[in-house]
Formats: sequence, C-alpha cells, structure tokens
Amino acid sequence: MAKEKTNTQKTVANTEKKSVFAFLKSRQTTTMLAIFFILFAVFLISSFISFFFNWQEDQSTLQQFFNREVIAKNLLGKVGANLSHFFIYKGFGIAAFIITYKLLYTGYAILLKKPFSKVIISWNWGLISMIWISVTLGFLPDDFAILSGVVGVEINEYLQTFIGKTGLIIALIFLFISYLIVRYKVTFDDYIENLKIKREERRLQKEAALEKQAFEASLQEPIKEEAPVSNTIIFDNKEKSTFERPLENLKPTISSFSDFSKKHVADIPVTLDEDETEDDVNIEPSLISNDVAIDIEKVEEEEHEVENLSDKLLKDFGEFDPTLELSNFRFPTFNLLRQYNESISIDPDELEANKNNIVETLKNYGIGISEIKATVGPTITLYEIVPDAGIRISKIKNLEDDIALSLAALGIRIIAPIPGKGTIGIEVPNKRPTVVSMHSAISSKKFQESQMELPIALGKTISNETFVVDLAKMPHLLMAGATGQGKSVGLNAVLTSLLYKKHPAEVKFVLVDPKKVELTLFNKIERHYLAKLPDTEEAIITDTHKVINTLNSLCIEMDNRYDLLKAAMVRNIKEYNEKFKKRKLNPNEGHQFLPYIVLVIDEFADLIMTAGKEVETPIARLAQLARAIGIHLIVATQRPSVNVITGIIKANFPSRIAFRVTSKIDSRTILDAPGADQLIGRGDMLYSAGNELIRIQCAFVDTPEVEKITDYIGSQKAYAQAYQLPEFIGEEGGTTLDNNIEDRDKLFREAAEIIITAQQGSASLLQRKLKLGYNRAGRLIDQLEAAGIVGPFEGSKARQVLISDFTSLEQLLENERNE
Ligand SMILES: Nc1ncnc2c1ncn2[C@@H]1O[C@H](COP(=O)(O)OP(=O)(O)OP(=O)(O)O)[C@@H](O)[C@H]1O
Repeated sequence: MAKEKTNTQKTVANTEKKSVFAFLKSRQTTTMLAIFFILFAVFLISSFISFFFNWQEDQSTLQQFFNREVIAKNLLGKVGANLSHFFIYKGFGIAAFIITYKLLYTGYAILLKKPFSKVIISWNWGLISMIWISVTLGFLPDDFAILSGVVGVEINEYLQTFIGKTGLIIALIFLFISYLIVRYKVTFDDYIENLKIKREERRLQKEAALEKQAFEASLQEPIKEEAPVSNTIIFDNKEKSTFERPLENLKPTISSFSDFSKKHVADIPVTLDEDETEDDVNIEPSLISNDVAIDIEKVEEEEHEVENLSDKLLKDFGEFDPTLELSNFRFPTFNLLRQYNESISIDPDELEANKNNIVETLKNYGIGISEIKATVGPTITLYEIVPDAGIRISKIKNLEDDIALSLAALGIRIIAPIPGKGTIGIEVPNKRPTVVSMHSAISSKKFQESQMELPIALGKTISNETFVVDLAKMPHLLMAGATGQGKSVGLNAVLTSLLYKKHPAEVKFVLVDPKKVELTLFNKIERHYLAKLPDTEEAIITDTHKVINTLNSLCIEMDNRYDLLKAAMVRNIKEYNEKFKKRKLNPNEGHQFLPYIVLVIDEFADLIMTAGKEVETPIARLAQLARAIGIHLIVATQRPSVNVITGIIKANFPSRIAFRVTSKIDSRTILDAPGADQLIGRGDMLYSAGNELIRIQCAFVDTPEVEKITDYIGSQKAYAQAYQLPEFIGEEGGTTLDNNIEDRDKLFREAAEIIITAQQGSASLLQRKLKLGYNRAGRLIDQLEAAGIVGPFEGSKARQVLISDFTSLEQLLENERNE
C-alpha cells in the first residue's frame, strides 16, 4: 500500500515536471521571451544613447544607487546609467551597441523559430567584432577613451607591449580580412572573376556598338528585304514588262542585331525551419485518482502536408535551370560572321531577255502564254507561266528537256505544275548570283524569334525568305551532293545555327568525320557541346570501329532514355524535361535533364562500305525510334547510290537535302524525284520534307567563321568533361551462360549488389543503373541466375532474388572461390 502511494507520488511529480517543461517550451512562453529580448534591446539602445550625453554627470550617481535623493540624468534612470557604464565605460565602448543588435536578433530569431545554433553563432561573431572594434578604437587619444571602453584600451595597451603599435595594426588588419573571408566567403577568386566579367562586358559593349554602326551603315544600302513578293515582277506578255514594285525599294533582310547572351538568375536555396507544433496537454485533475496512477503520454499530432513535395520544391527553389552550371555562358555574337553585299541586283535586260527566250521557245512548241511573272531569288529567278486556255500541262511536262535545251542555260529546272498553283515554273539561274550569308540567316527575325526546339537556318528561298526548319520535327536529315557542291558548308550551317540558339546544357553533338578534316574545328568546344564515349581521347570520331561502338552506345542511351520516359509517364523528351524542370522527377531515382543529341555523320558512303550492316543496323534502329527521346541524325554523303542510301535508311529519313548531283538517278535516290541534277552548285539545293521540293540557296559559312565561333565558345568556362555516353562493350566482351567465375562480366559484383538492394531481378534495372545495353544486362542476369543469385525467368514478372543481403552474397562468393 505504502509502495503504491510512493509510486503515485512519483508519477504526479513526473507529470508536474513534464507540464513545467511543456510550459517553458510552449509558444506563449517563447513569444514572451522574444518580446522581452526586443524590448530589452530598445531599453539598452535608449540608455546607451543617453549615456553618451550624460555620462560625466551621472558618474557620481553610480555609487549611490539606492539613495533616492540622487537622480541620474540618463533617460532610463539609474538602471540605465549603471548598465551603460558597465557595457560602455567598463566594457567595449561604442562597440557595445552590437549587444543591442544581437538582442534584437535573438528576439526576432525566437519569433521566427530559427534554429538555436544560428543564434549562438551570431552571438559569437558579435563578441569577436566587439573586441576587435574596441581594441582598434583603443588607438584613439585618451580624450576619446569612452569610444573604446576599458576593455579596448587595456587589451590594446597590453598587446602593444608585446608586438608594438605597428604589429598590432597589422594583426588587426589581418583579423579583419580573415573575418571577411570566413564570414562572407570573400575570396580573391571572386575578385578576379569579377574583373574578367567586367572586361568581357566592356568588350561586348564595344562590339555591339560596332555592330550597330555597321547595321546603320547597311541601312543606307538599297535592297535586302525579306519580302516574299517584293522581288516579283509581272510581265505583260504583249507589252513591255511591268514591275509590281521597283527593285530599288527592296530593303535588307537583317533586322535585329541585339546581343543574345542570356542571363540566368541563380537558384537561391532556402533553409526550411521545421514546424514544431507542441500543444500543451491539459490534464484533467479527475483523471488522477488516488490509488491508480495514470501516466498520460503526450499524443503527437500527425503532420499534414498542405502541398506535395514537387510544389514545395518549386516554391522554394523555383524551376530547375539546366543552364545554371554555365550560367555565364555567352552565345556567339553576330559579328563573328562575315557580312556580304546581299542586295539582289538583277539586270532588267537579263530579265527581259530570259522572258523573251521563254516565250519564243514555248511558241515554237505551240504553247501560248497568257501571263508571265518573275520572282528574283538570290541565285535563280523563277518565271511563273500561265499558259493559254486549253493547253495541257502534261504537254509542257513532256517538252521539259527540249525547253531546257532551247533556253541553253545550266541549272534550268521546270516545275510543271507548281504544286497548289496550277502554273508552270521555270527556274533560270541569275548571271550574278548573290551569296546568302550565315550572318543574314542567323540575324533574321524568323530565326531569332523561332520557338522551335532545334531551329536551323538553312538559307533563303526563291522569294528571299530565310528558311528555318526544326530538326526536332524532321526528325532526321539525309544530305547528299556531289563533291564540291556545298555539303560541308551545309553541315556547318546546321551546326552554326544550333550553336547560336542552344545553350551547351540543351544540345550535344556526336560528330563522325571519317574524312578527318571537315569537323576538326569543333574539337575546341568539346567540353561545351560534344558527347563522347567514356575513356576515349578524341571527341570527334574518325575511326570506323569507334563509330560502331558510338552508334551502339547511342542505342543504349536511347533505351535508357526510354526507361526514364516510361518511369516519368511522359511521351517525349520535351514533356520529360518540362516535368523535370518543374521538379516533379526525383534525381535520386536516376532522373536528370536530358539534352538533345545530334549525331552528324559527314561521309556516310565511306562508313557503309567498310562496316556495312554493323553501321546500318544501329543507324536504322536510332532513326526508327530515337525521335521521341531527342536523338536526331544528320547523315551526309557524296555518293547517293542505292547501296549507300539503302531502303531501310531512306525509309527512316523523311527529310532530305540534295545539293547538285551528277545524274538523274542519284537525284531520284536521294529525293525520289529528278531535279538535283539540274542545280547549279555552290550551295544551291533542294529540300524535301516528304512531298514538296523547295529550292533553297544554302547560307554560306566559311571555315574562318566557324573557327571564330568555336574559339569564342571554347574560350569560355566549360563543363569538366564532354557529355558521357554510356559504355558499350562489343560482343567480344560477352560470356557464356555457365557458372564460370573467370568468364564473368566485370560488372557482375556490382550488378548483384544492385539486384539485392532492390530485391528485384530485372535486366532493365541493370540497364538503367549501370547504363548498359540490353544485351549486356541480359547476359549479367543470366550469370546471376547461374550463380544462384536470381531465380529463373518467369515471363512478364521480374525474377525472384534468392539472396537477401550483402553478407549472404559475400558468403556465396567466398564459397565459390574456395570450391
Ligand atoms: N552556300 C554557299 N554559297 C556560296 N558558295 C558556296 C556555298 N556552299 C559552298 N560554296 C562553295 O563551294 C565550295 C565547296 O563547298 P563544300 O566544301 O561545302 O563542298 P562539299 O560538297 O563538302 O565537297 P566535298 O564533299 O569534296 O567536301 C566552297 O568552298 C564554296 O566556295
């Protein structure tokens, strides 16, 4: 009975202790404490300020604290005078104000529930600063001793006896710099970086000014408008030619020249304070009976999330910015590209002569013309003819060759009829073709304002419009043309367009150049824009064997990306990246921002001749499947013969570009239509995206210009290494199915650990985690099965994992070694 009583007493005492503790920790108490700190700080500030005006007179009152006759002048009376005397006079002088600041901060920190450790750190720094300031002020003459306080003066004098005045000054300067370095992380590097950025900004401003001048100068020059109809001339067949608009009124195409360097706002991480709500628990006295003790356990309130994790992360950190790592990256400026005189100057006599020639020739074949219209392009002029009523278009089509012969000009192409118009087009080369510069294509509004994923400014159409296409939509491009007709320039135009529009985080190139010369310049931007296999030196692939490995590696990358897309439940890379930016995908589960990958093969014929199926199969696979996951192929070849551009390749490359080729057969191979054999070369090309053929003058970008651009990018801060493609081990790296330890894949152990950790025996898990191809992952699973780590194949279900932890695995491997 007596024992029971003591127990009850103990429990009651415990409960009381707990409720006192709960009271101290309750929000009301902490709020009171916070307000106390804040008001005490206000009290001290007022008394300190007042002290500086009255301290001499109040000196005498200090000793007579309890004498009510004596009145202190301090605004806060004797208490104020004494406290100020203690902190300022006997303490740290003017630096004592830091105490008031720290008190204010403590109150504020308690109110906002900041971690206690932060408050302690803040007080530590405050104390150090106080001592430093008062010691430094100790150098002042005695009249100002009040500013440094007794502590300051004493420490100052004490230290001077050891290291002298100069020594102390040096020591104080050192302490001050150390404070800046430790507290505010000021380093020399930042300063140097700032200097560099400023210098670069000055340089860019200068360049922009020069560019503006050049632009204004170019405005003075006539003709260069991107006006589709402006260069159209209507001939009255019977009368003299009438011009819809005089050619002199044509304006230049270049329309914007601003510096497109992007600025990125850094994500600022925010520390989240935990919301600790601890409500008081009121204990009903009736619950505690005399003989039965009830120990009431405090029930923790379950926490509820108001918003899901991704919304919270988005709110706290903002959208994920893939460009953050290279946030200072500057896009190449327009002035790196050469400007040409691009005013289309066509001789009216030439127009008239061509018109007469066409009319005459057609008349000879009994074809009358009711109307003829000319559109002057950069390299050719399109004469659009409306034949007299009753003339069948097929008749003109049959006479195509004869008409071309009669007009006796190289590069005449007859389009009968012009799709969607019902007129007949005759394209005649201009005597003086105009160069379409990359500068004008890149600076065109159409390109600069395009919202495409991978915009490419290919050149200009016959109506002098900049032709911009989206590589992401193509989704792969086949390019062919006889040697010297502009293929390499075309490839450079494609790459340059992407460099002017896409940040290194958004696009990566895999460059295959068996000719070993054309793409070498891009080596300079390896760590910005190129992707390569791990452990390879050169990012630009010139060796056939490496090409096979790279293509297979891209297939692995494709499979991995498909797995990521599947896990994220999205259909394509655009949706995936958007979801990732919105922080809805967890990087810890392998998700990451996926850059587009553009594979460029400069001489495909060479590859297919040496490696045949080994190259064709992965290319066909990529071409068939890779569009959704952002891998796009650009394949160029000199020889567009059927054994190079095979049926399977052709079927998967809907977008084609043909430069001049030597025969009609070649033209049919590449475009499924004649026409490429009638081009005039030097960048004159036909673009086909399935049905219609569009004649374009390719934008001209010269090697020195590409060099300038790559230099410009290459000189900027880069990633630590090129984008790493997954490792590909060729068939020779394979193993047999039996449990032979020597033959095991070198990733066997790692694979076993992954499978055991996940307790899920699936090849796709290994593919994802180890970045492997399906074949290798499958072989690993077979080896794991042979070793008894995973169970047999169970159809659509994942295999059973037979080992539960690493210790058992270790034991199994140890036993194997001993056998
Ligand atoms: N768009 C263009 N505008 C004006 N001239 C061009 C254009 N494209 C090419 N040229 C001229 O044609 C020349 C050959 O072009 P390019 O080197 O691109 O040919 P290619 O087809 O790649 O030849 P190869 O297959 O032998 O390398 C260039 O040096 C240039 O003088």
